[in-house]
Amino acid sequence: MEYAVSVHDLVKSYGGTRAVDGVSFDVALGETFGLLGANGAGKTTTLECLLGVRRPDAGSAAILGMDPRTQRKELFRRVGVQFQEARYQDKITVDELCRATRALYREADDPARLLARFGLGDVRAQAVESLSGGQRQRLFVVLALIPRPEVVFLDELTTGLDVKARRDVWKLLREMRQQGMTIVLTSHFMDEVEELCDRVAILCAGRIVFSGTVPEAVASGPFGSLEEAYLAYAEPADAADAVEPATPATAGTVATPSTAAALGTPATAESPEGGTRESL
Ligand SMILES: Nc1ncnc2c1ncn2[C@@H]1O[C@H](COP(=O)(O)OP(=O)(O)OP(=O)(O)O)[C@@H](O)[C@H]1O
Repeated sequence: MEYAVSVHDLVKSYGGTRAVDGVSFDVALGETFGLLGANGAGKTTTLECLLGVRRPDAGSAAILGMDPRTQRKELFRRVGVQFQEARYQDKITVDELCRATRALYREADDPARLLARFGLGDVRAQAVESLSGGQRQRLFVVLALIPRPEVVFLDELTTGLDVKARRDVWKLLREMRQQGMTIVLTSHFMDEVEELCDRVAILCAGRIVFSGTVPEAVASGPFGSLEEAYLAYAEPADAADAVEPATPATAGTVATPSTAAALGTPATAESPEGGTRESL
């Protein structure tokens, strides 16, 4: 089976902090996949290693069967990326940023069409820095979609958005999924994850402690909701009163929260690369 994304035994340390500690997962074509975990669990580092902007210490990653480090050019024609901290020039306008992004690709989508679809047609001449948080997030989705990607990576896309703006973004993501796009997202909002994700992986201290569907996560223990399941897996130290989930017989893959708590962040040799992130 060809996967949109395959990650195997990925390891990445920053000095003495093992941010990603043997992470493996696959994402099927057309799937919406959520990478979940508390602050510092290793989500962004995993995505960055996967996308080839950070060099992993060990392990491998492939997107659409391509190596993100050696087939970078070909890969970024087919992949869209939105990071938490998108960088752009001071004073640049929405139109200018879209045109500059479009110029990087041979077969790009029409930015004006995308801006209109995302309700940004009226702010094209405005400076990006003058946009509201919701407008800016939608612009970042537009930028990620300009290359007409087959796979799109969205890192905490709806953080900071009001309820209406979040719902608008969800609607757009559902449309993208219906068109067959593979979506890999990180999020701290479990309602969003329930709404959007076909499957999730929960990271704790750099390791995957659960992977499966949302119903499988809820059914993996005495949980009334995804949020309860998530907290037991992702915040095991705070879930002293929570009951450990049972290993599901047929679905989902679980490392118990108590195991995850014991994993900690073992010290490792300093990574030669440290904290340097390469640009895309
Ligand atoms: N450039 C860096 N230099 C040193 N340590 C880093 C760097 N980036 C991340 N870390 C550390 O690596 C660990 C994982 O961080 P990462 O940003 O991948 O987590 P995250 O799950 O994306 O968190 P958040 O939800 O807060 O974005 C944390 O302990 C973090 O402090």
